[in-house]
Amino acid sequence: MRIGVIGGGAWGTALAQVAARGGQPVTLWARESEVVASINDAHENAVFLKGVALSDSIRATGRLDDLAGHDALLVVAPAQHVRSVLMATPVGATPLVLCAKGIEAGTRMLVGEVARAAAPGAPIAVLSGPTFAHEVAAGQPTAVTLACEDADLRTRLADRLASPAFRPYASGDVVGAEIGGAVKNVLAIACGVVEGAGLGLNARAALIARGFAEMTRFGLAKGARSETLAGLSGLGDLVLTCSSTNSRNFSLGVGLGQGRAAAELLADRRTVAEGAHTAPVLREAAAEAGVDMPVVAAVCDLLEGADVRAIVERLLARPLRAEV
Ligand SMILES: NC(=O)C1=CN([C@@H]2O[C@H](COP(=O)(O)OP(=O)(O)OC[C@H]3O[C@@H](n4cnc5c(N)ncnc54)[C@H](O)[C@@H]3O)[C@@H](O)[C@H]2O)C=CC1
Ligand SMILES: O=C(CO)COP(=O)(O)O
Repeated sequence: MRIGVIGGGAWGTALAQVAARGGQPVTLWARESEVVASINDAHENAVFLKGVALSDSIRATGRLDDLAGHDALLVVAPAQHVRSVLMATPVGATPLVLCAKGIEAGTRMLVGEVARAAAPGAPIAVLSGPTFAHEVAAGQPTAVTLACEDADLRTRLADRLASPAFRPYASGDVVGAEIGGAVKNVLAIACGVVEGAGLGLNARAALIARGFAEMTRFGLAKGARSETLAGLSGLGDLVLTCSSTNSRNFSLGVGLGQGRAAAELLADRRTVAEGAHTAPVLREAAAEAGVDMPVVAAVCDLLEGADVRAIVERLLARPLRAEV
């Protein structure tokens, strides 16, 4: 199965490395010419994944047309750019493995819905889970959810990408896998705020648990299965991203918790903190679905410049209620 990768950020590069194990050829499309040059000339992505020696069998290109004729395409552009990139890619009936985590602003569509609209002939799979790109690229043990409604395609993709250190767990719940990844980024910002504001480890654990309750309410309302939300792509990724400054979302939250403005924290960065884009559209989607998501609403307010103490007081003043 010849693999192409759309997106030369940290995660696209790490996944290209996964797909290239054993010397299998992989084509990676990157938007930045310096990324293409760095990968082809020095076998390193010095812009987005510095310090990792990449396989010689990864060939980078700046032309989306070079992705024609592959057997599967891993879609690893940031969620807000998936539509425009897929519209410009010769996808046809090539299976798409969606690896971005987010919800499209304006349309409130999950990435899977965006992909179906932009590439109507392509079968869809979702790869998601607790996966810091640096660790995956370094070959450290990692497990992911690989969700696809077509069991045969799911098995072929899992067999192609699996190695002892990279274990895909099969699922038929595409929506569930997507929702976990999209929502956890927003919750990771909230946990970062707790860290930045010095509110303590009890508060962070409470936020992870109550945030997971929000993820579950929203996911069930959108047709996800609770087992998926409690699995690698939901709870697993939530725990990872809510506990480390290796997470861009958590780090953004730390800055907000220290009283810095979102605009200042997001200015000039080349890497993506998906939660900042997902939060406002998730708040809209939750309202549309009639789902209460107070932590998500708090993150939106903080991104819009609300005072941290006032937001914490508001959350703590909510009426006492049953846990379930
Ligand atoms: N970095 C990680 O550890 C992981 C990232 N992800 C997800 O993968 C997706 C991509 O993230 P990363 O690879 O980390 O990106 P990154 O933060 O390393 O790099 C930014 C990426 O955004 C792209 N970009 C910027 N403007 C663009 C535009 N107008 N059109 C198309 N692309 C544009 C850049 O070319 C670059 O590939 C995100 O949805 C992220 O949540 C998922 C799992 C792990
Ligand atoms: O999705 C990720 C880990 O699974 C990466 O998290 P950040 O985007 O917050 O760095």
